[in-house]
Amino acid sequence: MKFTKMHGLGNSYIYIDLFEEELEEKSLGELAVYVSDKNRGIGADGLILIEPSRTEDARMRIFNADGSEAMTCGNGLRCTAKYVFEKKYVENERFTIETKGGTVKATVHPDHSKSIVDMVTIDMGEPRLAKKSIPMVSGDPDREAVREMLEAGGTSFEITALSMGNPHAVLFVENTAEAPVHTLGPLLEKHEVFPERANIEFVHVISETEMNFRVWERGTGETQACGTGACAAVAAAILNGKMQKNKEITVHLPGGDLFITWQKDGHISMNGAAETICEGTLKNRPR
Ligand SMILES: N[C@@H](CCC[C@H](N)C(=O)O)C(=O)O
Repeated sequence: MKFTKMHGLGNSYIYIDLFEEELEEKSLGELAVYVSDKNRGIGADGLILIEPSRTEDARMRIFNADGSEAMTCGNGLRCTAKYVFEKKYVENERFTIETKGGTVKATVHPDHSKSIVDMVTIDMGEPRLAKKSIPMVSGDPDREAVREMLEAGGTSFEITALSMGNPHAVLFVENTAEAPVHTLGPLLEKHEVFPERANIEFVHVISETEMNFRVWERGTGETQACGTGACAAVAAAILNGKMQKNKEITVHLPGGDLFITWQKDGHISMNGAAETICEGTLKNRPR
């Protein structure tokens, strides 16, 4: 089975092209665990399947390194867009990608002399703010989860939670380098208020247009970058009155920068890099 390893700002996945390959549904979780293992597999943050879609130009499915299936992935969407454009599965520079978390619009910015895409913009749609759509189980399910107190490890923390198609909880901190990503991250990921677990973001707002960011990803742990997490962090900063809509925010992630705008039309746009690392053939795999 052929694979391509790609990354968006160091958030790497093994991509399998189901326009060409076939896979059995029952072994997908195991395959994700296997390819993500750097000692016995390839080494990555998870597995992404690029497939034909019945209604859109392409479809993406994402599995975390622990084998759990997620609804969407921002860095994965930029890499998927680069892949389907370079493979000529789409003809135009603007096209749609279906995910379990909703359909998004992709715009690739190719270097016309080489037909290679380095930067991709994704219209990620509207953030979903009601607790029931995250899902978060505490208080009124129709209300937003802005400045909610959560207890973990004997201490209380203020979080803002929302969905970008997948669940996120954002904490504002003074210094991301010293944030308790590896201790508080797993506690909040599995907190009882998040029945489907959550991705946990630690964010320091530097100015009206810049923030530092670290993430503890559901099902994978700390990663170099999280596209949906960066969108959630910008939305949370705006909901907390720390930043403004319709201004491009530079999010400094450990793996590089993303450029995020919560637009007037309510949609969040994400612009950033997508890169191919290598292509190969998988010899052994779980059946
Ligand atoms: N790295 C991703 C998000 C991947 C899925 C996430 N861990 C989840 O379980 O929801 C991104 O770039 O958005």
